[in-house]
Amino acid sequence: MSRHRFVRNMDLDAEMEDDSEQVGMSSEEQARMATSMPIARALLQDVKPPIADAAIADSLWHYWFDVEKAVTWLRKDWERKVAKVSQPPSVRSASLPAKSRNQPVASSSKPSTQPNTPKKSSSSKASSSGANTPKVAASGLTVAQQDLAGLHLDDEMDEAEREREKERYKERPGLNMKQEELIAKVKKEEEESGKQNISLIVVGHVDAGKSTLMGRLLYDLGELSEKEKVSNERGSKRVGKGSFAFAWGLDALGDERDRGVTIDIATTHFATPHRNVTLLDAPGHRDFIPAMISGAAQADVALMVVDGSPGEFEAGFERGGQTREHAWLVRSLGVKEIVVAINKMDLVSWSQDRYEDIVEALKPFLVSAGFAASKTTFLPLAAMEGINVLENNEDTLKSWYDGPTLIDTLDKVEVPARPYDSPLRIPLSNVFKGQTAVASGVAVSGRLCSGIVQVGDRLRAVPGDEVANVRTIEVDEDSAPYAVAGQNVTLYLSGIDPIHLAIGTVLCPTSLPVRLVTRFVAQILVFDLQTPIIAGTAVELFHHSMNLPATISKLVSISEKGAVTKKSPRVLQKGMTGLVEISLRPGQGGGRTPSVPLETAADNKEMGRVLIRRAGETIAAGIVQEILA
Ligand SMILES: Nc1nc2c(ncn2[C@@H]2O[C@H](COP(=O)(O)OP(=O)(O)OP(=O)(O)O)[C@@H](O)[C@H]2O)c(=O)[nH]1
Repeated sequence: MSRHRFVRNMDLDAEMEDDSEQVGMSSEEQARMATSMPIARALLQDVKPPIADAAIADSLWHYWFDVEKAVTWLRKDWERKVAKVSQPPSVRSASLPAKSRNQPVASSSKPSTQPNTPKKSSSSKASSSGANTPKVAASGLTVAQQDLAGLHLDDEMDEAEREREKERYKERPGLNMKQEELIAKVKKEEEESGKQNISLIVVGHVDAGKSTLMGRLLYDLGELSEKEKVSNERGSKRVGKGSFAFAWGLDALGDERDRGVTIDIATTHFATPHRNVTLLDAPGHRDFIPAMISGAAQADVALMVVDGSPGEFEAGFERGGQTREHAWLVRSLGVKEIVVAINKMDLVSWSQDRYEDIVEALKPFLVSAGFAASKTTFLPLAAMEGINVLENNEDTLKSWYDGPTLIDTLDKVEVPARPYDSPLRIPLSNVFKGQTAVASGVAVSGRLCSGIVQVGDRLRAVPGDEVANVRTIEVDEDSAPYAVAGQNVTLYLSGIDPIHLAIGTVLCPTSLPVRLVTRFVAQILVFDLQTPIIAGTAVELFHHSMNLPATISKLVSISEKGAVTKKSPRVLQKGMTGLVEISLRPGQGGGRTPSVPLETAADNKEMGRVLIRRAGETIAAGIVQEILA
């Protein structure tokens, strides 16, 4: 599993510079350290002699508070030490893991204008958290020596592992093909392989079982090992959330584990016989809808998980529940197909009546949200026990259900036509400092909305005039010579300072950059809101992973079934469709009016979709009709 907001290996020079800066841990980092430490300690309580807090803190920092990774590394290190007990102590005995690819630079849950590189060595950071890491460790090594050692100069990685890593991150030479030849090649390869790429967003009300379902699916597919499952189970029990076992497969961040909710989009990959699936696990919690928007903007298909247990479906479906808002959001962001997993059917004894009642309640709603009946599939299942996930082995269910399993359904979802021929557009969902075995420097990730990119291409970053060279392309965590529309990629760039890149920046061909817009006309669909929209309503405009302050400056018209029914209306209310003018405005601190890289939906579907939120609530979704300024 990868989370695209993570940096790959650390850069040696930057590490050493960072160490000299001696900047303290931020309060957020301190809080994360404070919550992760006791969990890590509890998970390591069987290790004798006990591992020092300083070493735990170092590992947590190194793995950016990913408790599981930190603990796994500490255990491995401990095992190595036990094995080598008769040998002289190694310089790495108190050092960090050799190959972390886990240091975040920019958080993707909220767009930031600038990457936010951790500035200090792990040890000094840890000490400010109260974890009490000494500047000179018990081993007698200085912090710098420890960090140096941690940068695997004295690595104990075995040769085979080293070779595998090298191969995986090998800088592939560019094919240097003409655009049209490359497109023809891609299409031919797709036809021959019979496998197509899709991005799947998992949505649903909080605690519906999204992460459990995905954890179960990954486990049954062999993507999550028994060891990981057991370690998840053990960790879950220690923090008092015993039944969250599978959920931990995806809810991997420390904060998430502590709170038991998913707070950011995690991505991972799995394959069905005919689909390579990029899985986006969206948070169900109301507070994290912006992160979900970022994920949904990258998805082709939605898997909506609803809780079938008594009273819970109703709670998620009523006003205030997230089932409706999520369905609206994903549809508004261009997702046409939805698979509805009615989960926790074990809690209603696999009742056919309960299942049918839920389907009957959801069907008309999903049609009203814009999902065609032919693009909507319902499935009864139990994520926890894995029933009807890969196979249906529950007798009661078999007695009344002979439909497809989840995996069969995913294997058949329709892959949207990809705009390979349109100019390249990659809105960035993350920017980070990266270093693979051969490429280092600026790394960015995002989904190709359109076009194609090859190693060696020169790309323009909009906003700005800067141009970057594509050094390495990573697709599904493997390096590739090119990537095409519909794929989620990580690019390693050279020739550009990361200061010119931010979440929301769009990478384009140098000759065909996307336009920066401050005022446009959009056709919007108004969601379930209490206070109607009037001219002058201040809103937040969401476009891919970017969000900016804006005003609905003019209500142009209301339409029904494509025909204008009223011009210059005074208000737009729930359920209405209308044309509005939207103007960006300076934020609360004043300053310059921001601009957004945008296109009309007619020119580029994915670049022409926006969402409008007000006071933490999504009030409308729109497609850009005309650019005014
Ligand atoms: N009985 C039963 N419980 C389940 C099933 N699936 C999930 N659960 C439980 O439901 C609770 C919530 O599961 P999660 O997978 O964390 O839910 P989520 O939708 O990912 O939640 P957020 O990340 O908070 O949005 C956990 O206690 C699970 O063990 C199921 O099939 N049957």
